[in-house]
Amino acid sequence: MNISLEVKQLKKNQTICISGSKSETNRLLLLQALYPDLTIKNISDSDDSLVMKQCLQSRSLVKNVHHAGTAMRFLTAYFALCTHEKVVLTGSERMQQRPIHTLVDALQQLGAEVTYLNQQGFPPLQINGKKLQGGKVILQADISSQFITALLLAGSKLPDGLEVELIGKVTSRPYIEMTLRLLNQIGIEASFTDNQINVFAVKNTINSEVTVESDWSSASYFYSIIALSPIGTTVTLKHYRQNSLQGDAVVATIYKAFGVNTAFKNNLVILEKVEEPEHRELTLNLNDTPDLAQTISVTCLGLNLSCKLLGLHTLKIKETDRLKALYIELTKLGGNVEVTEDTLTLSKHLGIRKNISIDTYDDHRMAMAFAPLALKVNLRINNAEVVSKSFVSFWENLQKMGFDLRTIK
Ligand SMILES: O=C(O)C1=C[C@@H](OP(=O)(O)O)[C@@H](O)[C@H](O)C1
Ligand SMILES: C=C(OP(=O)(O)O)C(=O)O
Repeated sequence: MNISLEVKQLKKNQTICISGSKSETNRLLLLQALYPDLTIKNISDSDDSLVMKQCLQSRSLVKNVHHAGTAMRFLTAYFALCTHEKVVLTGSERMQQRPIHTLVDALQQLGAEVTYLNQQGFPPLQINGKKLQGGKVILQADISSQFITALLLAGSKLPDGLEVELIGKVTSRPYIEMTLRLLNQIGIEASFTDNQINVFAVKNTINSEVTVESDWSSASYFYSIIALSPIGTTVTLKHYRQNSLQGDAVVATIYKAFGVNTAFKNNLVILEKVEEPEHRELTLNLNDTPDLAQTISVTCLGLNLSCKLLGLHTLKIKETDRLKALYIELTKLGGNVEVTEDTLTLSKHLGIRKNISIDTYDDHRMAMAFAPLALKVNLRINNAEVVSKSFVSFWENLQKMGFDLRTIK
């Protein structure tokens, strides 16, 4: 479905309800498979969470996670370490290009039986589950934090627990911290000091109830909308906490530079455009929060602000090569963009081009990050349905804000 987007009259004080965090949900679904007395509330309705649930519940010998990176990585460790099942774990064409050898090597260090069915180092995988003892693993921490989370979630079920030694600069660290905090919340002991993480074997029954906070990565698109709106525009987002487990909650601090103020009231977060941003180059390191890179670069284009985004080396192994995709689409719109292996630089432009068709490359965040730009120019988004990977009601919510959406050929 290709759509055109236009905003004639923005609704200035809407309330939006965003579904539960997909990162929290997918961790908790895996923990629930290990500890069935765990109750989860405000679960994400995203495709990635749905597929996670289906793969855990189905008796099929071939499990297909489609585009869900978390499901691919978390389930690899789960089937390898916590079951006696023999399964084939596969995913979309893109998933088969996203590396997984770091996690497979770590599992093999523990004695797991995981082999590659196609290209070495990539899904699909043949996993012959074995109940193992646990112990110590060493792995590279600068490729994807999901490998580490996968080991920590499954590690809690091993009789000897798990010690993980991290090599290199840790990427997406807040996602590891989220995992540890969730383990702690449900009564599993774990610690993280320097480059060593320990998860201790569970001795008691786990019988907790956890309420998932709404998704902060999804909230980032409303930050962008408010940043691109006139002073005085507000939006209220439901089911958020000031003390979040999600690293992307830092969007509230980052968007102060774009004139967006954030207020917390009970479980609501209220965003308000309070001033126009100062015109100075913004430098941000997004090594901890890679999923914000697309949102922030489009906001900067919309406000005609220069920015230098650092720490982006993991973007090329996400749903698409996001650095390449951003370069192509921002340039199409008239942006002055430069990208390297791990940075994106945007300089001031002479105007944003109208009626450009944005390609989304099977990447939900390409569609959602570019959509707010319709506040500045009419634009088109190709394959707009990709958003359901993480945010099923995204377009509905944009319509609620006053965005005029039309399906085009
Ligand atoms: O653990 C998680 O839930 C996630 C970790 C991050 O991935 P990397 O660790 O691969 O950067 C993030 O980009 C992804 O959307 C979700
Ligand atoms: C990178 C993402 O997801 P995953 O790696 O889980 O596919 C994302 O949601 O932006």
